[in-house]
Amino acid sequence: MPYRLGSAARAEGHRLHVHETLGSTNTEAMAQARAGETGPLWVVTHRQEAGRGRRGNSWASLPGNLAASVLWPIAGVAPDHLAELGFVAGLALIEALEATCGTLPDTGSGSAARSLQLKWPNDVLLGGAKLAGLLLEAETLPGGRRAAVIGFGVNVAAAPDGLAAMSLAAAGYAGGAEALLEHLSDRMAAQARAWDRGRNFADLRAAWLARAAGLGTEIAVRSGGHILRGVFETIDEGGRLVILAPDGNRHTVTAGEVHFGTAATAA
Ligand SMILES: O=C(O)CCCC[C@@H]1SC[C@@H]2NC(=O)N[C@@H]21
Repeated sequence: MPYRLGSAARAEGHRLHVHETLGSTNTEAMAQARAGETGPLWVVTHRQEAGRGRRGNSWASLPGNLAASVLWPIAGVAPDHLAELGFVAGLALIEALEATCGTLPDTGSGSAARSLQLKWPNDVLLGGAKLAGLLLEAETLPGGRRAAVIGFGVNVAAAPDGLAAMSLAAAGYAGGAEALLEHLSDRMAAQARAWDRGRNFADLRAAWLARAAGLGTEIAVRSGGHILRGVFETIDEGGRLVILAPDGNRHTVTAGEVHFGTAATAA
């Protein structure tokens, strides 16, 4: 089955470039922006050879997994609302996963849909293990125009060995990544419309919190060389993680890596 976009995305003017092999779909989408593209433009590859993750990590895209990026138009988005696009994308992805795999066997905590959760800032977990990661990158282009690219890496067919990772196939999904892209492009169009360039993050925040992993539990967050421990209270109106420390102080975290549980070392 070839990759294609969903009908709602196509109706809203989204376009798709499909490659056999690329280094990184995020890099290619940003290159398209530098060449004058404004988006929404989806870039997908069957084989990604130099996938990038957050915090400078590499991302292994095994055969059959989804490696896709979208160049998203951000004209009219105030710079302090840009990070919200990651939450738009996370919600779109979890909804797309539910639409694609709604019939997955129960993985232990109720329906498959319920065992899909969002991990701050924007990973997707399945049964508590990492199923997908998102990489949001923004750049000011020559001439002053800003561009944003969101990359989606989803373990559809296989998860890398040795990591606490999960694949859709291991959970019983027998389909391909193509169906997921169709749903994802449609859900991204719908969630972005609801977000309204940051004018309506409140609804999105509520929807995100309803699916948040570890809310109200002990976590450790590694951020800027520090480790913060406490209870994951909420995300604030800017999408920052709010943690209540044992001394009663509240901390907000803009970027970091979350580990769950009281024994979390965040090492
Ligand atoms: O969890 C993370 O660290 C984010 C991983 C993001 C990986 C995707 S795969 C498609 C896109 N292209 C990249 O080079 N990275 C993202």
